[in-house]
Amino acid sequence: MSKLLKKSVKLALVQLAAGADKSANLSKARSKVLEATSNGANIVVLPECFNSPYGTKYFPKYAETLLPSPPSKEQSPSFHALSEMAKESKAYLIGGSIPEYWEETKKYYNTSLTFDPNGKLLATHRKVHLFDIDIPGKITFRESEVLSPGNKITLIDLPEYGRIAVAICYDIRFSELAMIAARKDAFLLLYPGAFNMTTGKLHWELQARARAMDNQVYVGLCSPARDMEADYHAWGHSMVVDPMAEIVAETDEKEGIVYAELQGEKIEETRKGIPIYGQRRFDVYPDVSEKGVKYEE
Ligand SMILES: O=C(O)CCC(=O)C(=O)O
Repeated sequence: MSKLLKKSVKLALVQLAAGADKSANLSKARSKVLEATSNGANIVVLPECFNSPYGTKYFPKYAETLLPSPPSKEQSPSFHALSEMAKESKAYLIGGSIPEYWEETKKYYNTSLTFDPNGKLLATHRKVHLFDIDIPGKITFRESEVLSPGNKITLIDLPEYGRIAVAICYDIRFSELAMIAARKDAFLLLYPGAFNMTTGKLHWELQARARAMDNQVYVGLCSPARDMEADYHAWGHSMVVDPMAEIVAETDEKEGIVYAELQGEKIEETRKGIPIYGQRRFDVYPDVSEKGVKYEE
């Protein structure tokens, strides 16, 4: 038996397109989550900004209040919809992300909520690295014009299975975060994310496979479906990569659900074959997972 992943688990990544109507987005998410669990999924993931269109101008309009927790239904319809979905489907639910407004600081965040199969909130991750890029003639995006960053790494214990880590989209580019999560014994790194037509093509698969290869863990990336009528054209291609960095399941740019069965033996076998875990040279460089890390267990 693997000490990281106690028993095999079926992961589902729900790739859906979010439109302008929040309640329609929530009810589409509900029917897809139920479809995933009727096909045996134990952990279900939704995409980044699954309840709203993606774009800085939309964040304030769609933002919901999550603190103090639990919020009322008026403060956060998405919180309650996700909690119900988890309960109804009896699965762990990583609720992609939603725009959050925190009254105390008057700040906006890009926030992911994870619920257990009883509908209880297990963890909250606010995107730590904001998506600020400028590739002339291709894409300019500045989340920091509206959003503030979160300040911690999010590790979540699922009692029957083991530990997972959740981060959001641009967070994947910061390999320290993935490495720390893996060294704190996560078996799976999950990234709801909305890459675009420029960086998606070049870096989406590469990032997923690199994080899996470096850390010898499973990686799941869950994108919105591509909508060419929307302001932002998501890359799609939600995928699951195994600890050997092989893509085990992937979809195209359209709506769909990606499934994969994750096995602890695959992690053990990979680490036995390529034993980098015991070969690190912390006498030459520091162990980044040891010093001053803010994470949640
Ligand atoms: O890193 C990228 O290229 C895309 C990131 C992104 O779309 C996001 O953080 O929402």
